[in-house]
Amino acid sequence: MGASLIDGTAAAAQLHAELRVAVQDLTERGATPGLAVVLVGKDPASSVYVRNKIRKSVDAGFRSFHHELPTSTSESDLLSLIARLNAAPDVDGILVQLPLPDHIDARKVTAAIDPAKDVDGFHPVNVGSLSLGAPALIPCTPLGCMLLIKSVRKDLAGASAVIVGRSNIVGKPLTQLLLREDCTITLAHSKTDDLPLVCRSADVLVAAVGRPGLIRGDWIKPGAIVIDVGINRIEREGRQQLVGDVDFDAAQQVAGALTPVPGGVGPMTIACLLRNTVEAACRRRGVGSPFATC
Ligand SMILES: Nc1nc(=O)c2c([nH]1)NC[C@@H]1CN(c3ccc(C(=O)N[C@@H](CCC(=O)O)C(=O)O)cc3)C=[N+]21
Ligand SMILES: [Mg+2]
Repeated sequence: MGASLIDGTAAAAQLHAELRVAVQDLTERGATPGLAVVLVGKDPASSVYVRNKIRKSVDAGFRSFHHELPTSTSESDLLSLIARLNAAPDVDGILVQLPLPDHIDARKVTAAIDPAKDVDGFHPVNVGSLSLGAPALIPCTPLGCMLLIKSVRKDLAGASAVIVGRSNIVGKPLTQLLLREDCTITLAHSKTDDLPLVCRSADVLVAAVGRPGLIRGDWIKPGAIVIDVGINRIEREGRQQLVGDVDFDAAQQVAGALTPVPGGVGPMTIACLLRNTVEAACRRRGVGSPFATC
């Protein structure tokens, strides 16, 4: 036995190809979708992510607007930039890279983005709409997770899903998405009693905590779908390495299907950002979306 690998890089490439067609279609209508990416400060990981997002968006034919601001930028200056982007007709999506410097209130900034342009899906209106089952822009990482899960199992009705990690960015929205698929969901976290036992009940297990190797092989139900959202930079044998929250080698012996890190959820997060930008552009311009809801 051995788990089949869920190839996020391949799935993202497939989605990028579909996006390229959708963007070309919009361009022929004179409505090229535009994505504004805002980066405050010089966090090296953030700079790499932002550069990737911009490169991918340009590759797919988007209009890309890049705003790199110094760490010293005041909250009010950032808020006025957002007001300008909200008003800009050729900007369909706005992404403010997190984390923001300590002197800026991320919640205030998120709430200032026009919900129709909130391609991260972090605005309270989108969060609320998602939980009501109303049309919403859906956070990119959970959306990417869902697309990867659906790539190996179409019908999730009745399945037991366990999500480890209760963040606003991953755990909570993913709960809503899995509920919509008629899963029975357990949202586990650092205070959960007997986490291994809870995890062993999962047909779909999602790890989103940021602790390298937390999920052991014997925490996994044989045949389960395991989605690893963790991105941990560790040093192993004197070398920098990127690992997830799942003990990959052990999990591979037990799981039915498993995402790797890197090359799993990460690439899908970026592809879903662009998917959301197309979605936002279609809605703002009254054009039908090329994508099914999820
Ligand atoms: N407003 C906002 N929206 C975000 O969506 C957002 C954010 N802020 N801040 C940071 C996190 C993190 N994030 C990732 C995106 C892609 C990869 C990715 O492509 N990872 C590659 C590896 C890249 C590497 O080597 O570091 C992979 O897993 O294969 C990872 C992480 C988006 N985030
Ligand atoms: Mg990954």
